[in-house]
Amino acid sequence: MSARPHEAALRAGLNTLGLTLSDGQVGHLLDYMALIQKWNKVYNLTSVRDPAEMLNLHLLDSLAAVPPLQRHLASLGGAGRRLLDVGSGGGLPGVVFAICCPELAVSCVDTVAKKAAFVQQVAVELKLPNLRGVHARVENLTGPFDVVSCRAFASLPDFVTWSRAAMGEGSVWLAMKAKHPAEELAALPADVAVFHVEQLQVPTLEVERCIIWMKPA
Ligand SMILES: C[S@@+](CC[C@H](N)C(=O)[O-])C[C@H]1O[C@@H](n2cnc3c(N)ncnc32)[C@H](O)[C@@H]1O
Repeated sequence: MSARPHEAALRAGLNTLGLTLSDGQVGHLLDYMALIQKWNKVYNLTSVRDPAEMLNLHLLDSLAAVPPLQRHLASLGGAGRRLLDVGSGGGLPGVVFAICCPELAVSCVDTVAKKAAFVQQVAVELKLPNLRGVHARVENLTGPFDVVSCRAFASLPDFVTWSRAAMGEGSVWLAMKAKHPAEELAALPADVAVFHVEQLQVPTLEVERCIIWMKPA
């Protein structure tokens, strides 16, 4: 069978990340990228239009957070874990997490109805029973979710304050940031503890990326 467009670049990126996915999961990632491209004009999901850029800036960038997420989930043990992706937009990184972690129930919340509807449509078209799009303000959601994630969403203090009601015992926040956010870290509420700042290496991108792991103190 011949490879699909961008499949070789995606597989090379996965290899660099040390991420082993089934052919079905690789296919889902490519299908997801195709759906973003197909619906971008209607849903205004991202300003990135070029497929190669989309692969690097969105897909591989989100995939870089998957091994750390998988390690965290493994440390929790047990099944039935839940993740809330806040301000998910077109589903980044939530949809990528749902594809790569089929045992994880992923809810992608966004205030914009058409973005939440798009994620819901991805769940139906890719037959992902562990994914759903939620149209709401995160401030109005309650949990508990085991992991509350965000990427390109808000400052760290706003993120943890607005999503506080989604947290439960043992829950953690996973905030993807471009570079070390020193000022935002200093402005965190006193009852939030940063327990790990994890550097990420995104294949093909010469940029700084990190995950700020936090929990209620
Ligand atoms: C810059 S986009 C980032 C989208 C996606 N996470 C990504 O990395 O491409 C931020 C998103 O947050 C959503 N948003 C803003 N305030 C929100 C809130 N209070 N609750 C839920 N979503 C919100 C916006 O509608 C927008 O889609």
